[in-house]
Amino acid sequence: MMPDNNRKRVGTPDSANADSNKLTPVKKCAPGNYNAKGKTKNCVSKEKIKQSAKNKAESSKHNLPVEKNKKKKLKKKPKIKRSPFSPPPLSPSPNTPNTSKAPRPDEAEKEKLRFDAEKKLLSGAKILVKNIEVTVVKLLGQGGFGLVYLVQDSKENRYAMKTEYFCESIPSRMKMEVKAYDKIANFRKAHPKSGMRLLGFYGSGAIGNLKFFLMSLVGPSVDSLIAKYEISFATALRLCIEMFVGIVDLHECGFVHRDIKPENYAIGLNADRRRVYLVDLGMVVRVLEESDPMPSSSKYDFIGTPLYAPRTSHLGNVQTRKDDLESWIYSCADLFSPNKLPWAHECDRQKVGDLKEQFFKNPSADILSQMPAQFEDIIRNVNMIGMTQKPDYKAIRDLLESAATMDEIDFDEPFEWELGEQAKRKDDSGEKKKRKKNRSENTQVTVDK
Ligand SMILES: Nc1ncnc2c1ncn2[C@@H]1O[C@H](COP(=O)(O)OP(=O)(O)OP(=O)(O)O)[C@@H](O)[C@H]1O
Repeated sequence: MMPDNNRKRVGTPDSANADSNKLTPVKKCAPGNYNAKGKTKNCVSKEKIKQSAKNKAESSKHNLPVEKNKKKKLKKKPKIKRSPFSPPPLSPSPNTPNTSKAPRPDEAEKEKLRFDAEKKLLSGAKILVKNIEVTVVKLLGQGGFGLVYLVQDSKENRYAMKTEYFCESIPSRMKMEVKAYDKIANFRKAHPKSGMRLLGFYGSGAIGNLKFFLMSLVGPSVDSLIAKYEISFATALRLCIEMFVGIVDLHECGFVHRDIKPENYAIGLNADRRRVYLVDLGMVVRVLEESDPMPSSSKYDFIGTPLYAPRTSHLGNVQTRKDDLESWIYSCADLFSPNKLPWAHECDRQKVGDLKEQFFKNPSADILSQMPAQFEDIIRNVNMIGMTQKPDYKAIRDLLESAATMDEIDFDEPFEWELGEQAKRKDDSGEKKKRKKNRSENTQVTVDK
């Protein structure tokens, strides 16, 4: 049976589970940790939230009063570490007592924010990001660490705005993501090539403990599309090529993704609808160059999504460029023959690692027979890359191009999802359900040493 946690990615290290092969659920900073007045509440784990909801349900079922949170007296005011994105504290001048009723700039910004009962931004809320004032249109989705909204500026240009609530006890994932997008934006300026498969970045900011950044809006993820549509061999190959380009672009900008999987690729919109973008840069780390000292091991016992994570992650070592390519190979195999990776039903991380080792020594004929023949060389090529060695991207690109030529791939042909209903999977195929289940389980795992 497919284990519940095999495809789960848990974003927060859990040292209690460091010695265990069992994967741990995410402890996240709930949206409710922020209130419109900018006060921080305690961070609550997902389980606690669930437990409290369960208690409430139980109480109401039995007509019991719900026990309210008792206010605890704080002996000492806890020190709140300021978010790197928060504006500097406004210090009133010692000579002029602050008698003015006018709100401070960040207070004024807070007042423009409107939240629902769950402290999600309401449509119509206005936020100034760098020099663009955007209005929230709707919630697009929720990741393990924050919410993503559809927003638009005064000219109706649309963007995606990712938000995260600053929480003292949980390391910010947005910090590195913003750093990466900033570098990507600079790289794009310096090398104005139109074809980058990475999202545009339009600035970041913070109001109180709500942090946010603006990025290009994209369409559905590759994973959700292949759940809905029966894709052809040609589409699978085109997706593999697009996905590869995104990795090369990210490496060129100096980052390793560490969570390459079909769920982290999304289709572009309108003129970009035949492009696939690499998204969710929340786990990126700096590329290790050959000249860098060899790190001994990662601070994590495991990091990534078990189904697609590289062997390096199973060994608790630092991930490098080679590892993104390894995860890409697993993702490609999953596109050509969905749910057929030999470890898809294995829940022991050690065994998954062993099966991946086996796959590289002797790739399963079942899987290879569904892929372009060139993948045999690609797998060999990726396996030979040294830990800090720069991959030979050109060799892999040439192999992919040769596969495309052999199969007479037409890159201008519409994808199945552009054809609408006729290309949709039949519900009775079971595939839609299977992938939907996989998707819900398909999140990352981080286990502390
Ligand atoms: N640039 C974007 N354009 C359109 N929708 C987006 C964009 N970025 C994210 N989304 C939507 O928001 C959802 C949450 O995205 P996010 O990157 O926070 O998390 P995730 O990848 O789903 O989860 P996690 O970060 O835990 O891996 C996505 O599943 C997607 O539906």
